[in-house]
Amino acid sequence: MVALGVDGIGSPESPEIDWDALRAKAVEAMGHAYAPYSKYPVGVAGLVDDGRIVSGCNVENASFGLTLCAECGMVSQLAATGGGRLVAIACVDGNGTPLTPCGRCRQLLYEHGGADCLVDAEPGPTTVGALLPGAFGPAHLGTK
Ligand SMILES: O=c1ccn([C@H]2C[C@H](O)[C@@H](CO)O2)c(=O)[nH]1
Repeated sequence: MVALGVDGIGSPESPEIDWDALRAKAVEAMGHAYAPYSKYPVGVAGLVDDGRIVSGCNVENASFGLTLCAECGMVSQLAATGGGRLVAIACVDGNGTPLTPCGRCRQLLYEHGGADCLVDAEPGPTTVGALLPGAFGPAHLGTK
């Protein structure tokens, strides 16, 4: 189905995404969530344009406003492991059901994947651009 990338999910040469495999990585990350307050674990996995996979889980805090969404952890891993652009992401809730990212995280995804970044959703994938129309972003600041 897909030319295999680093984690067997996709590759820069193959825009076709193995959503089941990407979702499985998100579920794996969700299993590490620290969500004692909301009891709403979230996991996310992203395919990077060089074929590697980055992931994250939500990490809550007794000071609720300091909670880190799963996407924050994923984007941190993206930067810490060499950067690159997110091509596709799958985010899941505690049941493994696709979750469309919160507003703040849509902005994070726009920064690191752009409007064309694919987002797992029901009944089928959507894009960051569809989830965050008219986005404010790096271009407004003249930043690459
Ligand atoms: O896109 C989202 C939306 C929510 N959460 C987390 C934050 C909090 O820990 C819990 C409930 O909002 O879900 C994420 O990680 N990502």
